[in-house]
Amino acid sequence: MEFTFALVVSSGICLAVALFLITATKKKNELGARKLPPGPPGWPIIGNLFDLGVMPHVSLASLSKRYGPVVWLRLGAVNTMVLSSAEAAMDMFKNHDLTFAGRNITEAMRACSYDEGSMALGQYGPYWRMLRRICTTELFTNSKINETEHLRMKCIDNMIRWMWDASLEQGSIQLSRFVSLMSFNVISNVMLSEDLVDPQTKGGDEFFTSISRTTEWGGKPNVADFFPLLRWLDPQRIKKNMTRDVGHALDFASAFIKKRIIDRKNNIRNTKMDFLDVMLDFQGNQKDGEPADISEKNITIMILELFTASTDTTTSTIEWVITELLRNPSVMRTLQAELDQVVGQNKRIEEVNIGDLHYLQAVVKETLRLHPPVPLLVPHRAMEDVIFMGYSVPKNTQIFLNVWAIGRDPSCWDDPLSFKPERFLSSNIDYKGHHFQFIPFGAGRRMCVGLPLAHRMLHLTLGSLIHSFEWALEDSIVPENMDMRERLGITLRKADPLKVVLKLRLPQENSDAVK
Ligand code: HEM
Repeated sequence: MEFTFALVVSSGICLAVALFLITATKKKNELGARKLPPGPPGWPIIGNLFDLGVMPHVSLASLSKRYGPVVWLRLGAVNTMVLSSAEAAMDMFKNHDLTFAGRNITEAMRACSYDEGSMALGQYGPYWRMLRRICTTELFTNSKINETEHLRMKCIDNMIRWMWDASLEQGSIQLSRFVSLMSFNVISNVMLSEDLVDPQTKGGDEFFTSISRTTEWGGKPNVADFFPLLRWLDPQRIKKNMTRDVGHALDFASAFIKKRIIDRKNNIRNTKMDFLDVMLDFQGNQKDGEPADISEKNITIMILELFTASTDTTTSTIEWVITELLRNPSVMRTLQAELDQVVGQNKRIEEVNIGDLHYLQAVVKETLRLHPPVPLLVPHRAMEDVIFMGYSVPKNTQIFLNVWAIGRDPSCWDDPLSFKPERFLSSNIDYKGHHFQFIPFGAGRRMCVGLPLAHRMLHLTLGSLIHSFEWALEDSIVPENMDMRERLGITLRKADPLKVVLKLRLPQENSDAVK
């Protein structure tokens, strides 16, 4: 009896091992037998680095016209796959989302071990899942976001007042400066219950500047990322500068955390829990590698991360919306008419109005289609060898998904280069990650976690700006010759910052903020 049992168990084990070996060999053969995606030939050592050009999203879009929607590049030592069609995006997110959920970490992001506490750069695993869960269950739920509407309104009112004061003083103003201060304050209110910056005082200005600098360094192409042997040399001094600026920003944010910890010990608490309270109270379940809590340093990194992830993206989108509206005066008029009708001429827009502002929603979508702030998404990484669309893709391949190219693809969009918000009025396409021809926030597991907040901020800010002001360009500029060049750093910004001349649109009740 015992012998029979042993025989059955050992045969079972042998069968399982044999099956495993057969499957593993088959997979290996499949991977070995199939080829890499097509791509331009590379130079020795540097590979295809020159193919990236100054505007990688544009150069890669041209390469995809020549080689197809899946292109293979060797960037120094980094294998890279570029996807440039809605079908390729769908395959990636529907069939390989987990495999491609890794991140490629750049040298700049290793400064001060930033990457180890970061969610955007964190590798897929228990720590990342925990951060993501806190964000989706504690910070970016509809009810939590509703609770902070008054903070967004306050920050937007301040912005409108600052803009008006500055335009009375200077004539024309640089829009992006005011929008980035506003979005910085929205995040500081949600996270730390404080305004950190205003155009006059120095207070949080150094923090704001350090964070802006970190995004500059983070967006610079760095040869050390392509040649690991050069890492210790840091030839462009990017990591050195990044270490200085991230270090400064971390010190600043850390002072808030220390003060809050002392206040809580002395039983001084906010009436409403902000994000810092949530992080300090958080207790992990310690299952599957999840830690018991989040260290003080990692809370600080998370705070910096939400500032960086939101400020530039929101500012870039709003600057491009206003740019497109100034180039397309009839769209501006239709939008103003919608706001007058839905919100009322003498009333302030509130978030409850957003659902009824269909044309405003279409304008935002059309802008994100043509000017996605993160045109190649945050680069993903294949966590294992995989067969993708018939090609063999080795583990650790970096993935660029060119959402900029997909947004301009004539096989997805009629007259793709024209700004026509109307195209979204008669369609149900949105940016929630299900329509792969339009994914400015990404899709799948690594999709933008701040989307629900970004949606509110974009519509409330734009609605308020357009309802409050009449907009014009500086005297020397006409819509036809506006400079539409782009500049790619961490986000895709307008190369020549937009300057505008303002007039109050509704000088009476609606100008509460301006008084
Ligand atoms: C116009 C506004 C915004 C746009 C277009 C945008 C877009 C994106 C994109 C494309 C990604 C990468 C997705 C991927 O790699 O597949 C991303 C990631 C992320 N975004 Fe946003 N974002 C915006 C606003 C915000 C805001 C307001 C926040 C938070 C306050 C935020 C927080 C994040 C974070 C933390 C990640 C990393 C997610 C992860 O790796 O798990 N974003 N965003």
